[in-house]
Amino acid sequence: MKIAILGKPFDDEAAPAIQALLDDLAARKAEVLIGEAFRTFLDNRLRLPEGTTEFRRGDSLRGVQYVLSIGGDGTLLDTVTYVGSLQIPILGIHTGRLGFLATITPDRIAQAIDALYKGHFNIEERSLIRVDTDPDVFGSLNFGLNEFSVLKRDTSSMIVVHTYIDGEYLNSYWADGLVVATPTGSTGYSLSCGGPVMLPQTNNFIIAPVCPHNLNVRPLVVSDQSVISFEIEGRSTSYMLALDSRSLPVEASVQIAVRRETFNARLVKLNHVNFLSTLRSKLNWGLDRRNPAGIQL
Ligand SMILES: NC(=O)c1ccc[n+]([C@@H]2O[C@H](COP(=O)([O-])OP(=O)(O)OC[C@H]3O[C@@H](n4cnc5c(N)ncnc54)[C@H](O)[C@@H]3O)[C@@H](O)[C@H]2O)c1
Ligand SMILES: Nc1ncnc2c1ncn2[C@@H]1O[C@H](COP(=O)(O)OP(=O)(O)OP(=O)(O)O)[C@@H](O)[C@H]1O
Repeated sequence: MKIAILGKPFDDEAAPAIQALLDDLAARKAEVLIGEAFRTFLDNRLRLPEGTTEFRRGDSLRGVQYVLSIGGDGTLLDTVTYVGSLQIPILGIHTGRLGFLATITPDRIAQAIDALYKGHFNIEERSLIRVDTDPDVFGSLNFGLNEFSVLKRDTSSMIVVHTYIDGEYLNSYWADGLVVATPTGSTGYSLSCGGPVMLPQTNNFIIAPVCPHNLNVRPLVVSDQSVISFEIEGRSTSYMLALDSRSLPVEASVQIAVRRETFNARLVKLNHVNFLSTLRSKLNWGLDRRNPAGIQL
């Protein structure tokens, strides 16, 4: 089996579990490819499977059956950009802090790899958001798993985001910015803006203003079949556009439209974890002490 690994540096505590993973892959005679920066981190720290090769951004991952993402949610968001339209299933291993998207903890790695080899898992299709801009801003990496956002950049003044749905005028948001989130992103930035949590398969976007200076303005749920377009205005001439963890400055004259990407991200889902259990354990919904003992996080 051909397996690619992307990752962020991890601390000493996680090292034995990652070594056990690499040994397991070696014993199974997997063909292992490791992202350049992570390989540099691993070299001289851990023993790699014989014949391990390295890949860089832009190298094709065609033929790879699974991608392991080792780090936190930020690493998983980055991994999605490496996989792109190939839609290779991604298994998120969590050596970080929250791990909302990357759900496999180090003590469950061996079980997860065994499940991969036996086919004992489900694939969760997660929609992506795509942004098209004129002039071009994000190049070929113009899609994200969580959200697209427009944000003020270098003044304390608000910005005005004139927003249209399928060409029809929606509103002009006077705010610090505006977020358009996928169902996956509904538990990220959008949640901090008062947006609702959406289950992964709900085929919608959330349009959520960041600190709107109009108390009547609320986050709005829109079909992901719609095209949402924007014009930006404000005292500054320069703003920030962001897709997940990536952000770039733009001039106010930029034309922006977002829509659902034609391909999805595919996350490997093992039996013991699902979106609902993650809400209870990672967003602490399950910590209500009034719940009867025995109800599981
Ligand atoms: N005020 C905010 O809440 C705020 C501000 C900026 C970015 N973000 C989120 O951070 C994401 C980028 O992640 P990063 O790790 O590169 O940045 P980061 O280092 O700023 O960390 C953001 C935190 O959000 C968590 N997170 C990311 N995606 C999530 C999701 N879908 N559901 C629940 N939690 C999630 C991460 O685990 C991390 O703890 C963005 O896509 C955005 O959703 C949130
Ligand atoms: N050089 C480093 N050495 C040790 N740990 C690191 C280093 N760089 C990143 N990390 C840790 O790796 C983890 C994963 O980073 P990542 O950006 O993927 O996570 P995150 O988006 O903060 O999500 P989460 O909150 O789920 O960890 C983080 O906890 C971060 O502290």
